[in-house]
Amino acid sequence: MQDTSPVQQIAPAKINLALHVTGQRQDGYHLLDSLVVFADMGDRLTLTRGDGSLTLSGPLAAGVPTDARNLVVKAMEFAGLTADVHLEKHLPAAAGIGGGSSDAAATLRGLAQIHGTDLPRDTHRLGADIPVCLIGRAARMQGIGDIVTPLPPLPALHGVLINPRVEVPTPSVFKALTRRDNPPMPDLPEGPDTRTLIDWLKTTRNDLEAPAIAITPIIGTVLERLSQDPDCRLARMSGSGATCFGLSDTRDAAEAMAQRLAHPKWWVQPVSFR
Ligand SMILES: C[C@](O)(CO)[C@H](O)COP(=O)(O)OP(=O)(O)OC[C@H]1O[C@@H](n2ccc(N)nc2=O)[C@H](O)[C@@H]1O
Ligand SMILES: Nc1ncnc2c1ncn2[C@@H]1O[C@H](COP(=O)(O)OP(=O)(O)OP(=O)(O)O)[C@@H](O)[C@H]1O
Repeated sequence: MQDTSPVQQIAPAKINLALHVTGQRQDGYHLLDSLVVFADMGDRLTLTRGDGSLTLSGPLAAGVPTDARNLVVKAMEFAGLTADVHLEKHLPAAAGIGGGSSDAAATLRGLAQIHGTDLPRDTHRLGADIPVCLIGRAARMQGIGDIVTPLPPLPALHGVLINPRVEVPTPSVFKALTRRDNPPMPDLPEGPDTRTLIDWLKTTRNDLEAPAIAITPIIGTVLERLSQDPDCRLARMSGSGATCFGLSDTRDAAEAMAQRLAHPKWWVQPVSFR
């Protein structure tokens, strides 16, 4: 008998701990060098055999489309397979943490599981963040997002994510870059402890931070608030924004930081990374 039990997938938040823009291709896409990690929280997907219906729930479901614009639906089209999907939204969209891309990757994983197929190839054509989101753990992302190298597990890393609830369109941030030929990331330290990793991160950048702040100045305010917190070891923006992260020494420190930085209009989340 055919197995019809539902398949659960988590779509964790993606964080670019470092994001260097090192060039631009003829077709306009930018060359990247990025250290990507994933949080211990994200959206939740339940897939069952079906024709491709999509339903939504969760604290951040408002305003998310359920039609062909949704990356879950685009992922089904890309794979040429369907399932009925229920998506519980916990991540903000257009926020630099893969709110849509991680859902698409989770859909591809779930479809492969339900139909007993391999994952599709060339998934960067669905979105530059999809290949790394398919891996879902610490990796180096290069090329335009199509070259992904999984890394040995990183040391314990904790922090706070803050999104000021302003959507930032990725294309406008890339367009606002003033330099596109920046140096790549320095060599990653081998087997670092938490402190060594954070010290190394201080020598890296997010090249999209300045153009994002120019378009959405509140990102600057978020980074300032994070940097001023006594437990914050490094404050930086993820992806093309507007979500920023502040790294701490311990999970307890991350929880304390999240409490101090609570803001009625902001999404503030303590997390651990992997
Ligand atoms: C900024 C990052 O989040 C970093 O991880 C990603 O590079 C963006 O990933 P994404 O949202 O999946 O990006 P896509 O949906 O493929 O592209 C959105 C737009 O971002 C710009 N884009 C994206 C990726 C890239 N390497 N160069 C670009 O210039 C292009 O204008 C593109 O039209
Ligand atoms: N599954 C989804 N969840 C949230 N938003 C979605 C989803 N699918 C499509 N969208 C729509 O697409 C836009 C987000 O697309 P985008 O590719 O920027 O997603 P993202 O992965 O959250 O982005 P980012 O690159 O900023 O991390 C939003 O404006 C939203 O309305």
